[in-house]
Amino acid sequence: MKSISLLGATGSIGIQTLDVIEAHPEHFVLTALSFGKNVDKGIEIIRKFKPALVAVSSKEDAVKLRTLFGNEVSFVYGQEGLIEVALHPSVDVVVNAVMGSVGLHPTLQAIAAGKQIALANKETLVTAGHLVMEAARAHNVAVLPVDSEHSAIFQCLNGERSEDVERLILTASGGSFREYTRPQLEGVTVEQALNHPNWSMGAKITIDSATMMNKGLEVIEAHWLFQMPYEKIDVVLHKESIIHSMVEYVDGSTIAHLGNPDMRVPIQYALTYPDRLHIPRAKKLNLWEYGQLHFAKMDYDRFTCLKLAYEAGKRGGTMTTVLNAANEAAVQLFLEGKISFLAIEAFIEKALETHDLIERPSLEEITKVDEETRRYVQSLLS
Ligand SMILES: NC(=O)C1=CN([C@@H]2O[C@H](COP(=O)(O)OP(=O)(O)OC[C@H]3O[C@@H](n4cnc5c(N)ncnc54)[C@H](OP(=O)(O)O)[C@@H]3O)[C@@H](O)[C@H]2O)C=CC1
Ligand SMILES: CC(=O)[C@@H](O)[C@H](O)COP(=O)(O)O
Ligand SMILES: [Mn+2]
Repeated sequence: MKSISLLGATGSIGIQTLDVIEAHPEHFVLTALSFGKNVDKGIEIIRKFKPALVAVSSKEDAVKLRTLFGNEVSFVYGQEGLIEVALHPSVDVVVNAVMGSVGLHPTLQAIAAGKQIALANKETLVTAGHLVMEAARAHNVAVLPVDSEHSAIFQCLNGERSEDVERLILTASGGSFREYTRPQLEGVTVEQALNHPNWSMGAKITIDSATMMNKGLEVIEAHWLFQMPYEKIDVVLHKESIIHSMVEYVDGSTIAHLGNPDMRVPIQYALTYPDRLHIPRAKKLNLWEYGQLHFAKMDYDRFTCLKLAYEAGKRGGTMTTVLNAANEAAVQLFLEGKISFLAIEAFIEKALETHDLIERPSLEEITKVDEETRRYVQSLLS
């Protein structure tokens, strides 16, 4: 029986993680969870799963929930609360499914406390991959991927020697605007951008997918998770999202991971590894239903954000912290209707251009650069 702490329970990954936990009560128990502001959904989850500890974003919500649930559940709040949930003493595995670099501190603390990490929150590795992976090695803790491409690569690697790997090949759906030329991206709406062709996900990652920044973040995530140089990480367009990613070996063999788009698969695998469990109501992959699978070469001039991510990754240090923070801030502005779709990449590019690189930043430096970058992006509005 694994005791789980779930950060981001009300989100897309959070809800699907709850499905996995509920399907296997003999394997998993939900001990602690967090959510942000979605109190109605949070109440529903608490009633159903009866966790011992819950963290919410605001003190007001924590007070309200204490009144509602009495002594049955402990409520904490803010960044400290998130960390408390990640550190609950009886928890074995922390599923990090929050959105954004707010997931960094709880991940680092959970690793230091020896908790295994199931990581959906890719921003944590993008903003401070060196700190997370060093901590994981120092504390002998596994960081298991939840992101579908990385779970696929993890399964294709299957313990093979890293020197036998020629390259990792991440697949990209192309996102909501994959059929659009750059001029056609002028004036696209938030509603159009939120219409992902294959996956139902939270708003921020859906926009990232439309700008191709999601693949950029995933290239950096793969660099850290699999200790692979950027020169050995490629991206191919694959509009059906059936091949979740591939590994090419030195002898020319390429091993791919296939499946219908269903995040319960990588979520559950991160929780059961190295074993597997049945997934209720999972759709069988009948390839004849697709007839054909499509692949195309990535166009880095069309998808500028992916180019920016490779460049930031190769420069290293705080460049990826800036990339991530600028992206989070710019996407938020786009979702609020304050900037255009194409301004997202323009703002990120400006933030990267004005930043003075710190090569091996400490946690304090990362936190400072993250905050400064968000302020800088806001300042571009005026
Ligand atoms: N959705 C997917 O299929 C995939 C997602 N991922 C990654 O997983 C992570 C989560 O994505 P997704 O589930 O789509 O996102 P959602 O926006 O659907 O959910 C985010 C969760 O995090 C909580 N949250 C957001 N901001 C804060 C904050 N500042 N403090 C505390 N909690 C916060 C939200 O709470 P509330 O809503 O209550 O405010 C919610 O529970 C992201 O890093 C994403 O890139 C990776 C692969 C696939
Ligand atoms: C489900 C998942 O892992 C997402 O990151 C997904 O991959 C988004 O798809 P694209 O970024 O390829 O559009
Ligand atoms: Mn992904």
